[in-house]
Amino acid sequence: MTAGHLSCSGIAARPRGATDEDFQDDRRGHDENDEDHHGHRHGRRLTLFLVPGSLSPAGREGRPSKGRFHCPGERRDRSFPGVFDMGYKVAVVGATGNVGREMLNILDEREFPADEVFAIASRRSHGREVSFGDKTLRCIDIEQFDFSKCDFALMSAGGSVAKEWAPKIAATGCLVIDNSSYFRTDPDVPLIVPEVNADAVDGFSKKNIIANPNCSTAQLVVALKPLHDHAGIRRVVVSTYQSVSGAGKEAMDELWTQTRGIFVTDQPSPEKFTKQIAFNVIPHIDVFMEDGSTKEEWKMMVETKKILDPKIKLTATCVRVPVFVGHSEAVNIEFENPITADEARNILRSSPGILVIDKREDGGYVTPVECVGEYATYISRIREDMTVENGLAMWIVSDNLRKGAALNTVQIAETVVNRGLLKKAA
Ligand SMILES: NC(=O)C1=CN([C@@H]2O[C@H](COP(=O)(O)OP(=O)(O)OC[C@H]3O[C@@H](n4cnc5c(N)ncnc54)[C@H](OP(=O)(O)O)[C@@H]3O)[C@@H](O)[C@H]2O)C=CC1
Ligand SMILES: N[C@@H](CC(=O)OP(=O)(O)O)C(=O)O
Repeated sequence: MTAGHLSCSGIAARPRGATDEDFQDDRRGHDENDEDHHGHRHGRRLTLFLVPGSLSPAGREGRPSKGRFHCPGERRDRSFPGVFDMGYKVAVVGATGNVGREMLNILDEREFPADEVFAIASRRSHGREVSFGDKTLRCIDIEQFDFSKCDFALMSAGGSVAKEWAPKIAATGCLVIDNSSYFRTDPDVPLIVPEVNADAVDGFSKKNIIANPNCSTAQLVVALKPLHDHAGIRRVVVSTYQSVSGAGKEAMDELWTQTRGIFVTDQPSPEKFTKQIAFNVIPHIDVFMEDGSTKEEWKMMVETKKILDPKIKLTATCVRVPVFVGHSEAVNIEFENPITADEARNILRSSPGILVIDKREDGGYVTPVECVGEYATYISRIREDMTVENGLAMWIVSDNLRKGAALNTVQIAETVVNRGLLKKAA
């Protein structure tokens, strides 16, 4: 078994100490028919608030999941027959990778209105099989594929592939939604987290490209947005605890191999990471910048400004930890105006894409293994930070391959469809 297998089969368990009542507590104050946030009613009311306008009622519940955050067995409720009959053609570029495989899973789970899905990768993977729901797709070499027959290209093949291929694909009329950092700061390319700045999607027509943010940025801005709307954020200090899945499938294999090797006293030999990752932490993600920060830290700052508000000051320390899937963040926020922990908790509970699990007792918070395979951004440990005026501290966790990357990308495509912004390919 390789570590790569783990990304699809993570354990999703309820945090210790969290009960059915806790989840119902999290819903308190909501009308189940709340139209703004699409609360969806079912047996145990374990409801996620996803993006207004998201297509799939199943998606609004969060992923139909073996995990106990969601009611098992609920899957489809085709309340939008018109939309589901539309039949878009979708190419997933990087379909053999960590993010690409999750994109295929999420397109299937959310019943994205696609009548054809193509798995695209490099020449190395031509003919290789990947799963798409209960079907199998054969990968096609990017060089051999005609993108003009597609409506969407969901790309997660890295910056150099995006640099070369995104403009070529976009020129065929196929809308590119790219996961790499290459286009994120381009003023002619919208950078979208649908819960936060869905309206900015309208600007994609300049280049026919939309950028998906860094995974650590995505989960952070989902949490910051409703608090910023309420009290105005002045400054954010964030320390991340990022899983190895963010660095690709080979990085997951490296953690697995090193962990196993250490038990038989093999000397760890770092390849993907600069130092031993098993039983260690590494304060270095992406390349170093001139000022001593890393590019991951810089991306969190510039992307938060572009998505949410250029006036927000943000400083980050990004750390790789020996976790397979799930990024965590310890966040301190300074506001313009007063806001209490209770107010923040209530605001976050009623905000799209967020689940608050915040019992002030042993285990009454979320850890990365519990969010694997889930759609939500989880928030715990909400408390006042007395060292500054109007300060809060909190803990934010999500499945980075899902919310930060694959789910966000599919939600962007859904937003484009819902707004009628796309002409279908012939
Ligand atoms: N926005 C976000 O939150 C995140 C974004 N990312 C971005 O997504 C990219 C992919 O990440 P991840 O899935 O973890 O990486 P992986 O290493 O797991 O997968 C890389 C994928 O890219 C494909 N690929 C590589 N070179 C080419 C090429 N020349 N032409 C076509 N396809 C190619 C690979 O195909 P093959 O198997 O054939 O080599 C594989 O499918 C990252 O580089 C990063 O830019 C990643 C994580 C989170
Ligand atoms: N940087 C993330 C993955 C990612 O989003 O990368 P990029 O910003 O280069 O697309 C991680 O390593 O965990």
